[in-house]
Amino acid sequence: SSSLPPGPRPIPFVGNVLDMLKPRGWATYYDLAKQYGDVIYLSALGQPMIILNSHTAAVDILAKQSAISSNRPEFLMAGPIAGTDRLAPLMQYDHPLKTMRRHFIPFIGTQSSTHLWEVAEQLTQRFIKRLRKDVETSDSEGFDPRDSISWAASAISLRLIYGYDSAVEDDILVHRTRVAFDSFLRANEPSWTVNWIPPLRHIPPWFPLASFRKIGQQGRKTLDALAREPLEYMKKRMAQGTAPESFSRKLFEEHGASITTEDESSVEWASVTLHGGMANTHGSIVYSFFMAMSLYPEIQKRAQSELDRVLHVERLPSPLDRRMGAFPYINALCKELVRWAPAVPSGVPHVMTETSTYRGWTLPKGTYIIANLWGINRDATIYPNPHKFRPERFLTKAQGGDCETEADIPMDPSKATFGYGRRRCPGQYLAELLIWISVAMTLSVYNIECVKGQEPCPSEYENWVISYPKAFKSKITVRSDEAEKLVNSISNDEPPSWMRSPTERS
Ligand code: HEM
Repeated sequence: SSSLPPGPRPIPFVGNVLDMLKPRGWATYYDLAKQYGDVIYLSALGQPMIILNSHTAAVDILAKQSAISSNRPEFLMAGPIAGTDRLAPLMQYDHPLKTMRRHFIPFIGTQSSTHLWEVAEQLTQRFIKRLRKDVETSDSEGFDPRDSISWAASAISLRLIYGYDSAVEDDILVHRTRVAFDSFLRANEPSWTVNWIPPLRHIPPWFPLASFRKIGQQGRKTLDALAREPLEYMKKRMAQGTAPESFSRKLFEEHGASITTEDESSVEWASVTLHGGMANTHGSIVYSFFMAMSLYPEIQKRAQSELDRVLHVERLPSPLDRRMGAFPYINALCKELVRWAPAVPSGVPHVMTETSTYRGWTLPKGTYIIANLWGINRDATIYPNPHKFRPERFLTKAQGGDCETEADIPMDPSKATFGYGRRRCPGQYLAELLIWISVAMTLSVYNIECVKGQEPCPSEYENWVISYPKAFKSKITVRSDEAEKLVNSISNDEPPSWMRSPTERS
């Protein structure tokens, strides 16, 4: 109908399903926006979808109309079949989700949580040390840093959420996190035929299109195990009186000894939600950071000279340096990373629970609302030359950047990258802390270069909800003898005081 937002002409029956399923949907939407404007209507097999390609439209619909735009679409494969709808990002905006989000806030929802600092700092140091081993064993062909990055992301998260101390090599829970994550991503691809043709759900297992059943069941099993096992570990230590502080211990304590099975299940899913949310996004953005540094050597140099001026390669940077504002260029680099490589490029879809209107168009009830976070971050009216990685766009001329005055500094990209409205990411402050410490520590001791002839391509990302650069290798070297000394001085086994259980502390 003419009152719907503009969009490409649907192909009869299949609608725009073909556009939807193209790789890197976010880039497709970005191109469509040039043709049709910032609010685009698509339909896939009769399912209406609206894509928002500007910050203004996303705020207007997802924040200002959040009373009716905060639910999630239900996909058969991700939900009833693979069971990922027990995690917060896929839950409906009802009482259980609101309770979960309330639990998250005191733990990760403030900027001043210094207990997070210590863990972030110590485990990032271990990441730096683990990378040293990769450097040692790699040849002139370089190596793919993804394993070490995934290790760090999981290890930080397992510690904060469960008080679990991951082994540097072959840790079973780190391994389980990766396997469960892979099947989560797979189950959450919208392109499963069963999502679009629901009666397929009932076909027998031997039928050619029935592979979704096996894959979904396998996914459910790995997710259940990941939800259960680290919590069992925490409970056992709690019973022994040796559980270090953690998110899950805190929730258990709040419930007290008379915790019901229902409450226990909600602790289990709140915990694994945070674990998954943290482990996967942090891994993505740090991997993108390695890519950006190998593609932009002059930016890397500038960041390193800022670090050296203050630290003189005598110590590693710490969250306190961040608090003190010691490194404006590193801050700008982190902002640019959050803009250039948003880990959840097409956001998590919302759905309209009532029919509404916007700029005179109808937004029908049941329409999926997709905020193209990647596209909003590449809005050339806010960020000129948007595909270029350029921290200088967030600095004034006096700081060696592009802007005449502070007032000219463009919108902080975290406003888009962490989503909109009532479902906005509750992990933003923790995420920003982890990004900063990883960036600052890595650059203070390592040089990152491309492997000649194998330069990573910044537009090549896996087409998943949480997206990763396609696998690439980097040539990573220790910057100097002083840097080498710093890396060698990192201890692998000393737990931070915060991690010691009350009995161990006394
Ligand atoms: C760079 C890192 C991260 C990025 C880019 C990111 C991005 C996002 C986005 C776009 C959403 C969906 C918002 C919406 O629906 O409009 C989201 C939801 C969520 N994120 Fe993050 N996130 C990051 C890190 C984290 C961390 C570290 C945690 C946990 C410690 C976390 C936990 C969550 C949770 C629980 C939700 C679901 C909220 C809900 O559906 O109500 N995220 N995130």
